[in-house]
Formats: sequence, structure tokens, C-alpha cells
Amino acid sequence: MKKIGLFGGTFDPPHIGHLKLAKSVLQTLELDEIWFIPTYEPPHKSDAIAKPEQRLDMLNLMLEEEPNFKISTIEYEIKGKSYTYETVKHLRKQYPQTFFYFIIGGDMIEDLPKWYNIEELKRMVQFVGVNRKGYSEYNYRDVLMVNMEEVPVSSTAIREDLKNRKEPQGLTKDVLHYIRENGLYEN
Ligand SMILES: Nc1ncnc2c1ncn2[C@@H]1O[C@H](COP(=O)(O)OP(=O)(O)OP(=O)(O)O)[C@@H](O)[C@H]1O
Ligand SMILES: O=C(O)c1ccc[n+]([C@@H]2O[C@H](COP(=O)([O-])O)[C@@H](O)[C@H]2O)c1
Repeated sequence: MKKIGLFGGTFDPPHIGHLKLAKSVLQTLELDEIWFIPTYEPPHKSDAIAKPEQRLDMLNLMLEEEPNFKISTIEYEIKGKSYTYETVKHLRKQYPQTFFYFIIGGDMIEDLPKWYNIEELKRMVQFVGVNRKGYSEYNYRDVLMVNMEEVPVSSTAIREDLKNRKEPQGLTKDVLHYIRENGLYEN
């Protein structure tokens, strides 16, 4: 059976924290691949700033040279708010011979009980949590923890820096170029 890690996010924009997290999980759990799943509309967040197509372009640029990382546009096909339960249900139907993990950052663990259909979802995937700066206490028994050296980077901090005309930390060269070309996050 193939072991695939699903990694959902708004990726507004994608950054090296996402990349390092995926690399740590791929290695530690010896997965075959990780599929990044950009959300079309984030379910529990106010709307993303960049358009879905722009977030997908940036993800493609960041993952171009990463053979074990793929992008699934399934949530762009489903459209509307992207609930993980629906996404996983579709993927399991399409890939019945695959074991799926669902990867989240440490900041999301305490929110898991509020996710749509979470009890059912927990039976469909193995959740994997990765430590994140500022979130070191975990108390959620269904999450398999993977440790990595913390990467103090977030999309929020990057957007703030760009808005304040400061040099942002944690973007790849190509993604920064795309952001500048398209005038993203300037206001
Ligand atoms: N630096 C990081 N270390 C560990 N996990 C991270 C890191 N950045 C993001 N994640 C995790 O990656 C997933 C997708 O994150 P998302 O696209 O929302 O980025 P973000 O940096 O958390 O964005 P924002 O600051 O806008 O909330 C989430 O599960 C989040 O917890
Ligand atoms: O299904 C839910 O109820 C749910 C609630 C909050 C977040 N998620 C998923 O968690 C992933 C990370 O979310 P975010 O908001 O940090 O980009 C992304 O794939 C979301 O669709 C899912």
C-alpha cells in the first residue's frame, strides 16, 4: 500500500516553513509522496488575499524541483469552502489502495475537535502534527507527532512585511519574484 501525506493549507503565500515541514514528515514517516492541497476557500479563516489561481502558481513555483511533492487541485474542483472531510472522502474513493496521512502544524491541533465531521475524518486518515514555534504543548491523543527544528516563518508575517515594504523572510526566490511581479500583499 502506498503511503501518502496530504498537506492542506491556504498557502497565502507558500513559504519555507511549509517546505521544511513536508520534508521532515516525508523522511520521518518514510512516505512515498506528499500531496500539497491548496484550499479553494479556507473553511475556518477569513478569505485569502491572493486569488486561488495565484496561490496555486506560487505553490507550483516553490515545488518545481521537489520530485516527491505533488499538488492536488481537488479542492479547486470541488469549489466552495474546503472541508477536509469532503476532500479526503473524494481522494479515498479515487485511490482505494492508498493509506493517507493528513499533516497539520502544531498551531492547528487544538482546533481539530471543531473540524467538520472530525470523528469520521479521524477514522479515514492518520493525523500527523508537526511542532511550530509558540505551540509546544500537545494534548490530542489521535495525532502522531513528528519533530522538526522549528521554522519561525508564517504567511501572516510575510504579508505584514510586504505591506510595510520590509524584506520578507522565508520565501523562495521564485515566489518572491512572482509576488513582486503581481503586486501581491502591497496594501
Ligand atoms: N513555520 C511553520 N512550522 C510548522 N507548521 C507550519 C508553519 N507554517 C505553516 N504551518 C502549517 O502549515 C499548514 C498550512 O499553513 P497556512 O497555509 O495557513 O500557513 P500559515 O503560515 O500558518 O498562514 P497564516 O499565517 O496566514 O495563518 C497549517 O497546518 C500550519 O499549521
Ligand atoms: O475541515 C475543516 O473543518 C477544517 C477546518 C480548518 C482547517 N482545515 C484544513 O486545514 C488545513 C490548514 O488550514 P489553514 O487555514 O491553516 O490554511 C487546510 O487544508 C484546511 O482546509 C479544515
